[in-house]
Amino acid sequence: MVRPYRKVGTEPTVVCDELHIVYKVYGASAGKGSATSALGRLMLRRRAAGVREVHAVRGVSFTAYKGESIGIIGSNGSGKSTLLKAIAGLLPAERGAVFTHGQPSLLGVNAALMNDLTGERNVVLGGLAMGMTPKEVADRYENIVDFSGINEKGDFISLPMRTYSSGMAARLRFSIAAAKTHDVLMIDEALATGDAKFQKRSEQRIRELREEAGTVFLVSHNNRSVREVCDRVLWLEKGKLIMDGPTEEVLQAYEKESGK
Ligand SMILES: Nc1ncnc2c1ncn2[C@@H]1O[C@H](COP(=O)(O)OP(=O)(O)OP(=O)(O)O)[C@@H](O)[C@H]1O
Repeated sequence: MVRPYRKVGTEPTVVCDELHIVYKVYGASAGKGSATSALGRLMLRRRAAGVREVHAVRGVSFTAYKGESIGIIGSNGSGKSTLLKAIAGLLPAERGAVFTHGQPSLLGVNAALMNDLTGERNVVLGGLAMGMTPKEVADRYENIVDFSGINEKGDFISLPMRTYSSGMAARLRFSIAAAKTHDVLMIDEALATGDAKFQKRSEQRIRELREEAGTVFLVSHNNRSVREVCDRVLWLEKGKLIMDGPTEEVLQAYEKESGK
């Protein structure tokens, strides 16, 4: 039984109520798509084979408040990224619901930037896509590029993004997203691909964003980053919320369980 963790007197930004997310995977069973097997199914009046369901989030409930920075931890496949996508409104709930205050922004390692466009164009388009005015983008451009450190080793910002290493691309994505104040900012492992110096810088920026804005969610396997940035942690396993509470308390229980 998860003890509800509640801060009294602050404004809620995200409410997750008994949320269930189920993926439907079509054509999952190899060899079941042949005409012979389809005919066999028709004769026996069975449902189409090859649709598999993955119940990724199972009855998760919590309330996030303004000013909180919440880590989401758990082993591989425990449902962390799925939960973030559901909060961002990118996945429909099978049962239960998510309510959010303001527009949640999901900053993932796979956040969509255009690979064939230069870093420079992506900064501009990314800024506009987040709702900045052209003037705001122009004013913040230098800061975004400096923060990303893309140009530290030469003029990379004028090259297409496909020429960037995965770490460089992740840094640029983070820098663009971090240039704006968000109601609810969700970060999926963005820090994992940056080097140590960039990690420190982004941890600092996340703390500032939390103070300026609403709520920050951080999915991470890096317990050190979670300790640096988060004041509260949700621990998921097999889609269920195992624990929800202050960072140190939850991480200690997690480390004991996972032997990390
Ligand atoms: N697009 C998808 N279609 C079907 N199943 C999926 C899809 N994405 C994730 N899953 C499944 O949902 C479950 C939860 O996955 P999810 O990516 O949310 O886990 P995670 O905790 O973020 O994992 P990791 O730490 O490895 O990134 C896993 O069983 C995974 O196989």
